[in-house]
Amino acid sequence: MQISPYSEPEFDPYGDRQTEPDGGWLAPTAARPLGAVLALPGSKSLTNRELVLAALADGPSTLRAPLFSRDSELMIEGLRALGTTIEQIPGQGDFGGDLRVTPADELTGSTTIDCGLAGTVMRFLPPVAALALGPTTFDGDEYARKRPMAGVVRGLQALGVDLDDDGRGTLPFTVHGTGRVGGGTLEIDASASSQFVSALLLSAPRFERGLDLRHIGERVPSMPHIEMTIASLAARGVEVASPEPGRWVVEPGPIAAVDLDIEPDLSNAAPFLVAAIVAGGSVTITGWPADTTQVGAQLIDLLPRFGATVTRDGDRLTVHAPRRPADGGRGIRGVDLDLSEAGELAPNLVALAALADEPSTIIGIGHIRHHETDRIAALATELNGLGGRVTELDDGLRIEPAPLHGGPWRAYADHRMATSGAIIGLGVSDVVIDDIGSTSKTLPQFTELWGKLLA
Ligand SMILES: O=C(O)C1=C[C@@H](OP(=O)(O)O)[C@@H](O)[C@H](O)C1
Ligand SMILES: C=C(OP(=O)(O)O)C(=O)O
Repeated sequence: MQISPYSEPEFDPYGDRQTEPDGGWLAPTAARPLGAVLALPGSKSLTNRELVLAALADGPSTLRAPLFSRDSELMIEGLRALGTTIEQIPGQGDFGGDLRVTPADELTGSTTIDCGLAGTVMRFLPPVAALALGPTTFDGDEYARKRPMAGVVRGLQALGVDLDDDGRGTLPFTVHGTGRVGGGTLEIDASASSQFVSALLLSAPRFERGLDLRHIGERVPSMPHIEMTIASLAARGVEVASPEPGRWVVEPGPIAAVDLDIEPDLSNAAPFLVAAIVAGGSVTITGWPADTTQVGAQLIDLLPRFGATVTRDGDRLTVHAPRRPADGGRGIRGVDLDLSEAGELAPNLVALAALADEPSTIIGIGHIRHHETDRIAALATELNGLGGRVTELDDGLRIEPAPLHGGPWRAYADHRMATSGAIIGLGVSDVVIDDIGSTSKTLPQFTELWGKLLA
């Protein structure tokens, strides 16, 4: 069955990143203040957690309004390869319907899994493969082989799982699943990615002795994503105790089958909400959840720091920006931010800061050097290429005001680099993004929605 709800012939959700045949995508500039109302597809982080939990559950689950994108399709294909039945079924909403997930009687390996560039797939599925019978080989895009995996690879090995990584600790590797994982106590260093902790917690109820997991090392980034994992497990009847910071305990037991709604992706709301600040006017996102663990909810407090006003009316969240000042500035304020919890939002906020009238310093994001690309280096390089005055720090960026000009913007196969280029292009004419197709990682409808934003 064809899962993909989109059918542009040039787009292959399983293929390599698309380079536009004409040499790039000319980012549209905003000719007037915005007044857009937009609905967005489901959250990547919630969809890929719920797919894993549904596959490990004690019966079939329906995920309503999930995300259909490259990352979620890779997760679907990976779980199918391990024996899970996943069907796309009609549902409410505009973005591809629902998913019905029926767990396998017994998970089976003897397969290969393509992780693409998806952190959630490369981290969340190896523990599931350890619960399957037979070998599962994991690999992904070229850059995926550079992304840190040690917390999962060494963690599973320490739990007694036969994982053959040729000593590298990165993709590719093979998990020789035996159908069971003993579990018990485990120490890992999760300072490179919170996904190491989430990965082990998601499968932990199925380990024979559960898991008593302790983080040793520097600060764990992206803590809200661990809270999301804990909340997703709780909704399926699994309690995660945290007797002290950096320690999580899961008892063995069933993961309940449940039908649930996937919230819209609030991190993917960022470029659209930021657009209101660049262009002036207002942008409203519908379906904003009243209560959420998504880190995108922090935009409500972050965007006013740049000078915007954020209002909520039921499930509609609106960002309003003032008119541009008469002094020729953009009316965007500089910020000093520690984004260690919200590194996922950093590229779009750095793009906004590059259009501000005042300097900004954004720190706490050393770990985003290990995201889809080295985002700190990529942001500094691309902004400076357009006339910016951006300095790399070990764990962040310093951004001085500078007049930007048009030119090429490389996305480095990174969806958030691509959307950051689009943000710059709203305010600066002739910005050309080499690979806008990389947005298919989490938002295949990006260019269509960007068009609606400006209509
Ligand atoms: O668990 C998740 O869904 C995610 C966790 C975070 O990863 P890091 O902890 O590696 O930053 C985040 O940046 C990523 O986009 C999604
Ligand atoms: C870091 C990100 O993705 P991943 O899930 O691949 O880590 C991201 O979406 O910003």
